[in-house]
Amino acid sequence: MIETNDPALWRNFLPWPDAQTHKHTRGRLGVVSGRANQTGAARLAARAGLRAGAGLVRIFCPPDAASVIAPSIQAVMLTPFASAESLAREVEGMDAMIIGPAAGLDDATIGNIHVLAQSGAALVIDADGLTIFKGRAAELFAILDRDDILTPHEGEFERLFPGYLAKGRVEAAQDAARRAQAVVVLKGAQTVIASPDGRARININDSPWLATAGSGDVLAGVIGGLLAQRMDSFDAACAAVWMHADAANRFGPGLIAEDLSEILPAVLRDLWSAAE
Ligand SMILES: NC(=O)C1=CN([C@@H]2O[C@H](COP(=O)(O)OP(=O)(O)OC[C@H]3O[C@@H](n4cnc5c(N)ncnc54)[C@H](OP(=O)(O)O)[C@@H]3O)[C@@H](O)[C@H]2O)[C@@H](O)CC1
Ligand SMILES: Nc1ncnc2c1ncn2[C@@H]1O[C@H](COP(=O)(O)OP(=O)(O)O)[C@@H](O)[C@H]1O
Repeated sequence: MIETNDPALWRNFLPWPDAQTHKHTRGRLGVVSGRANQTGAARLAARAGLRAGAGLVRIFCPPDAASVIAPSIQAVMLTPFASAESLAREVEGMDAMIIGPAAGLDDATIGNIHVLAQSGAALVIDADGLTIFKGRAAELFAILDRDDILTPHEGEFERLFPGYLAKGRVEAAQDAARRAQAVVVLKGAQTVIASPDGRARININDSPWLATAGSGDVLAGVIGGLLAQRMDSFDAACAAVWMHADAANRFGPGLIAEDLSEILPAVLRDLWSAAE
């Protein structure tokens, strides 16, 4: 029997600031951007991470993207990097890193994932960060830690775990988490969250209004924001999936990805009021 994802399971583990908190202790989140014409996804994720409570969020971008991103951010910070080696130096001290949303399907993304896996930050790997390992998934699984999180939609899932979906989404996600030795979030109507230790939950508040470009980038950001605050990876993934869907349900018709981060404060406020 699989557990239903419900706030009662993780509400009391959500991270809240107190009088001793400052932005660095609250949690540092980094997001790797794609090149100049592919920066929107990283910006969506970064804003969502900040809204989810990361104290400090920084986008790391290829040099050609800096002049595109800089005018469109305020609280989010920006650091250009020219190579995987320079990314390795720049991400020192980050608690969590997101890579994949519009990262680019090229060797640079593979090299960047390798250095992030060595960085000590908990990773959220999404989109191109998953697709690029099609046919070479073992290479990715070998560098993941158990607190890292993969967030595939079904297309991306099939690229990394070919044939698994034939068993059904729940068993497929559980097998995938065991194979990857990382948390797997299999997105879609009724998102399944599975941990390498065998825990699994199915989400039932998913919203069809989420079928809009960039909503997955926002989910990666919410997960990253909670991870940066050192929430357990499986609980962070469960909480983020539920909160993301709740935000979409509150907004309803006309929702675009940009709206989600703006609704998140209301979602958080209700969870905060209900926390024991
Ligand atoms: N604002 C921005 O900057 C944004 C940038 N973005 C970035 O753009 C890049 C490319 O993104 P993408 O969406 O085109 O690539 P991908 O998802 O691989 O689709 C390729 C094929 O997979 C299939 N497919 C099967 N199941 C599927 C499913 N459940 N959901 C979706 N697709 C599914 C489907 O095939 P079909 O079903 O049509 O045969 C589809 O044609 C990537 O870097 C991403 O991060 C986006 O995040 C949007 C906002
Ligand atoms: N029909 C649907 N019902 C519920 N949730 C959906 C539906 N379609 C998409 N979603 C959700 O929307 C998000 C889409 O993510 P993704 O496919 O990665 O989009 P993008 O790459 O454009 O950001 C996921 O959280 C997924 O669970």
